[in-house]
This record gives sequence, C-alpha cells and structure tokens, in this order.
Amino acid sequence: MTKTGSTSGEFDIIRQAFAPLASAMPGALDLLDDAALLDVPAGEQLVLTKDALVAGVHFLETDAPDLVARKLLRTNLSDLAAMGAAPAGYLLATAWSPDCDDAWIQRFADGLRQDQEEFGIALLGGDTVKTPGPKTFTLTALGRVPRGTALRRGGATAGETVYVSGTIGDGFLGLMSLTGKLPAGAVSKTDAEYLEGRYHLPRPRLALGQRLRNVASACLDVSDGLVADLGHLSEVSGVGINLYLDQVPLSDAARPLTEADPALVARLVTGGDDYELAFTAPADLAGEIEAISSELNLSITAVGTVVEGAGVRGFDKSGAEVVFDRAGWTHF
Ligand SMILES: Nc1ncnc2c1ncn2[C@@H]1O[C@H](COP(=O)(O)OP(=O)(O)O)[C@@H](O)[C@H]1O
Ligand SMILES: Cc1ncc(C[n+]2csc(CCOP(=O)(O)OP(=O)(O)O)c2C)c(N)n1
Ligand SMILES: [Mg+2]
Ligand SMILES: [Mg+2]
Ligand SMILES: [Mg+2]
Repeated sequence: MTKTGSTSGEFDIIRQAFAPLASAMPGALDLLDDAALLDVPAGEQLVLTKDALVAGVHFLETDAPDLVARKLLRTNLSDLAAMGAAPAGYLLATAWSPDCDDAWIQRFADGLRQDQEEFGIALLGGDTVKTPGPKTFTLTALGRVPRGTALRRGGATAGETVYVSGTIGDGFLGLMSLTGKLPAGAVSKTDAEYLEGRYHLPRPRLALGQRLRNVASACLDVSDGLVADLGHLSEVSGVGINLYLDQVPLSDAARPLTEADPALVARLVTGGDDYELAFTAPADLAGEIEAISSELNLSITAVGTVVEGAGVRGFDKSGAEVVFDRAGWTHF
C-alpha cells in the first residue's frame, strides 16, 4: 500500500514547521514543554478569543494552504480588534486530513510566518492531530488592553450613530466569484481578483479597534453578516438599530454589480466574511470619527442610528423597510 499524505511524524512536524514560529516568544519554551508561560503586565488585561476554520464551511478545499492559515489568524485578530486589543500571541490546533502532505503543512506554516511578521505576533503552543474528516483549524488569539478599556458589544444607547469600517460585501462576492456564481462577464478580471482576495485575506482592523477605546460606545466585528452582527450588538445593548442600506459602503468592484442588480445589496449586508468593525458612538463625536478615519487612512461610514426598541430594521433610499430573508450566516 502506498502511503499518502505526510511522511513526517507528528513531532517532526511540530519541530520543523511550528517550533520556528514560536522562537520569538520565550514563554513558548520552544514548544518543548506541556504548556506556555505568559506574563501579563500590571495594569493590563488579557483578551482571549478562539475561532475555527473548517474546509467546505469557512474555506474552499482548493484554497492554497498559506491563504487558509492567514485567514485563520486574521479572523481571530479581527475579534481582538473588535475588543480594542493589541495582539500578544496565539495557540494553534490543527486537524490535518489524509491528503495533507509535508509540503501542504509547510506552506500552511509559511503563511503563518508571513502574517506573524505583518501583525507582530508569534506562536505560543497548540496541538497536532489527524482527522479522517475535513481539514479543521482552530486558533486561540491572545491580546492585551489597558485594564477596563476593552470595547464591548453592550454600550450602545438610543440617539447614537452606527458606523462601519471599510467596505461591506466584498468577501461574499469573492466567494461567489471563486465558485462561479457571478454572472459571466459581470466583473473584470482585476475586480474578481480583488473580491477573491477579500474573501481569502480579511484585513483585521487592529489599529482602528485600539483607537476606538474610550471613543466607541459598543463595537464588534462583522463575520456573520452586517445585519446579523448589528443584531448581536443591539441585543446585548438592549436597543434597536435602523440601518440605511443606501449608505452601506461598497467597493468599486462591488458597485457595478449592485447597480446591475439593486436587490443584491440585501445579500451583501447579510453575506458575512467581511471582518470589518461595526461600532456606535455619540453623534457629537462625528468629527472625532472623521479624524480617526483620516489618521488611519481607512474609510469609516455612518450607516445607521441607534433607536429605542429591539432588532435591526433595514431601510432603502425611499425610506421603505427592507425585509431580509435571513440576517446572516448561522451554523445550525
Ligand atoms: N463552544 C463555545 N464555548 C464557549 N464559548 C463559546 C463557544 N462558541 C462561542 N462562544 C462564545 O460566544 C460568543 C459568540 O460567539 P461567536 O458568534 O462565535 O462570536 P464571534 O463572531 O466574535 O467569533 C463569543 O463570546 C464566544 O467566545
Ligand atoms: C466555502 C465557504 N462557504 C461559505 C462561507 C460563508 N461563511 C461560512 S461561516 C461564515 C460566518 C463566519 O464564521 P463563524 O464560524 O460564524 O465565525 P465567527 O462568527 O465565530 O467569527 C460565513 C459567512 C465561507 N466563508 N466559505
Ligand atoms: Mg466565533
Ligand atoms: Mg467577532
Ligand atoms: Mg459567526
């Protein structure tokens, strides 16, 4: 019987592919002990988050291993951004499917190395297993905030403005493009590449999250879909949100598609895979938000208002309410 997949042993993989990613972290103990050690500076709090990526659910089986690894790290960094935290380190659990050979695993590790450098973070430890099922990767990201300053989902009050960073719907359209679901010729090759890039590589808004400490009244990142995630924020805050669909920021690549098919906007605000920040702030901080946007060279757009009540209501340009088939992605 010919052996497929990785020809290295479990500990060879840890030594060769993953220990180098931990070398900058003394507390990782070169991945030779049972667990890592981490000091928390006085006056700070640790922020901890975990997200999993499963082949066929969060990424495509055909996606390149380095892109899968980087998306895994970035979706978790997006949760740190949502809390206003600075990245401190991460733990990684990998369940390799039978078809993952040594080269696949090394390219996955290379992707992590690339993003570790970009985001100034390193590996603290993890676990390595094989699975007869789809590839499954889980990452726990650790971040730091000055004690008591973490952004939360629960602080929005009626009268405030709802903002979103960047553009919405690109990741969803990128997935549609990758799976051949966009009408033929609907986007140029350059636009398709941009949208697919947004699906593969979210841009965790870490600088924005940290800058919003003591500014935003509530914040979260948009993973399930803008409507669904604003729904989470509204529920925890005990308020309602009016979302104005014509104000939702779209990229130059997405806009021609919504011009051709205006009904698509409702799918872009419920599609997910955005990894932008949505947050609320008092109306008198509008100037401050504008200054932050210029400072960070990142668009921040007012998309709605916080109202008394419950739930998210969408309105089109004419003021008519738009009812969504579903608010966003759910796993069950
Ligand atoms: N299996 C689980 N065990 C413990 N906490 C969980 C689990 N799944 C989700 N959570 C927590 O529930 C909250 C909502 O989860 P989720 O929708 O995944 O948030 P996010 O979109 O920010 O990742 C988060 O605080 C998360 O840490
Ligand atoms: C192949 C594939 N199909 C569908 C999607 C769409 N999708 C899957 S899970 C998800 C929501 C985000 O994932 P989740 O596990 O809920 O992350 P969290 O909200 O915890 O950050 C979306 C939009 C995708 N990213 N890839
Ligand atoms: Mg999650
Ligand atoms: Mg989140
Ligand atoms: Mg989710």
